[in-house]
Amino acid sequence: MSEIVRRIVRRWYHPSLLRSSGQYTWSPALQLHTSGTAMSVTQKDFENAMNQVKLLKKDPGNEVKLKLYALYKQATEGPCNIPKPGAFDFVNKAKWDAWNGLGSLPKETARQNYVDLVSSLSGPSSESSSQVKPGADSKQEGYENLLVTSEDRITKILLNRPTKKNAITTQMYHEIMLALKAASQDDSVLTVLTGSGDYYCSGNDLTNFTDIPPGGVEEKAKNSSFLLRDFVNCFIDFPKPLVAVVNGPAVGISVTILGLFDIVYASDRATFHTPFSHLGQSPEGCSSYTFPKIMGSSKAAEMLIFGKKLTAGEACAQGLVTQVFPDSTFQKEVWTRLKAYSKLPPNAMRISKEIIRKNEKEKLHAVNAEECNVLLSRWQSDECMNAVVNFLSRKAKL
Ligand SMILES: CCCCC/C=C/C(=O)SCCNC(=O)CCNC(=O)[C@H](O)C(C)(C)COP(=O)(O)OP(=O)(O)OC[C@H]1O[C@@H](n2cnc3c(N)ncnc32)[C@H](O)[C@@H]1OP(=O)(O)O
Repeated sequence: MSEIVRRIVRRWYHPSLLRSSGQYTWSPALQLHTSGTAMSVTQKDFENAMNQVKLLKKDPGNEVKLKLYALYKQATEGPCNIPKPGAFDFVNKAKWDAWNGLGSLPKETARQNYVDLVSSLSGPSSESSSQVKPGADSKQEGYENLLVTSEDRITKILLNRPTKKNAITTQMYHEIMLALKAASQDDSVLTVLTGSGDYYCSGNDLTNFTDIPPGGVEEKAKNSSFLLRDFVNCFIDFPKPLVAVVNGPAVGISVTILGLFDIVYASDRATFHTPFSHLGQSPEGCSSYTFPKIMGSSKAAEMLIFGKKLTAGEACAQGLVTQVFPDSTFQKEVWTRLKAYSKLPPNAMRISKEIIRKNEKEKLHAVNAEECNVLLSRWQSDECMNAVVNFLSRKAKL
């Protein structure tokens, strides 16, 4: 977050502004009692979470405050429904961006995400811990754009960059690898990857391509190729059952690695898009091997060569997705199911996964290495550079 936004949010947090009761004023606790819109079973949790926010000992930081604000508005009022403030109305613009960034995220999901976020902020030593239900999330520190929590023997890795549709930055690749390594060694039995906000993930952050090292584009491409190889290897080698909870649209690498997961649950809002040719790139995440195997070569070609976007239903029919759930009950149904699975004997699950995957591992590593090698030259091609420039100059979107 830029210094200007930091200053803005600091000012915006000043108590005198809270009293000014403008439309954008940050005051979730006050608004709770007047809104009355969140009536589902999670209303109580939602109220508790808002109380916990008031009791936080440590300032959670401006970025988190913006996320809390946006989730609160989305949970109580739905998608952003107010005009975009002018460019110089910095305070309201920052808040509008955060809220608007949640897109059409359903109220129920926003409520759930709000509760999750607050719960992750309220460590066991916080004053509010007495209000946290037993077994509530314990947050793992050290991640900037992930929220990693453990509860009910499930480690959840939440991509937490909703205003950028959870696009994966270079730092996030490293953070995800670290989180997977930690999850492989902790006492959880299942690991879940999911997204915050209205998207699951919009794939590789295209601004990664703008950070060119002294060795130029070639060095950049080499570094990216190594990074990608290591990243995908972590998924190939992950020893515990790995579940993707695809809460919204998925793009690029977030789709291709799904072939390396054990279960993929999707909201009916989710879509699956691998526009590699549009981007002058080529498949990764072992999808050049797993997709034809999962769905047959012609369906795989439609996705990987022609960039056909699949609905959740189509992805399920083609075997990429395990089951689709209505968005309104997605979180509830999926987490109930996963909690039940997490009670199964962990060693049996681990060994079953090992025996299912074992014969493929060597092949997957070879495919991964080859895909990264092909991308090494793709990333230096004019086709790829033009596609990135077009996106960055806002000439092209998917
Ligand atoms: C080193 C490893 C390399 C691995 C190789 C991986 C390959 C891939 O993953 S290829 C796929 C790359 N992804 C894309 O091409 C998606 C690009 N994004 C879009 O086309 C659109 O943003 C969208 C369709 C995903 C969403 O459109 P919309 O709902 O209209 O929302 P906005 O475009 O306004 O997005 C909000 C905000 O987020 C930024 N953003 C979204 N996706 C990305 C991204 N992939 N990279 C960088 N930034 C992204 C977008 O720019 C907006 O930012 P602001 O303008 O600052 O608000």
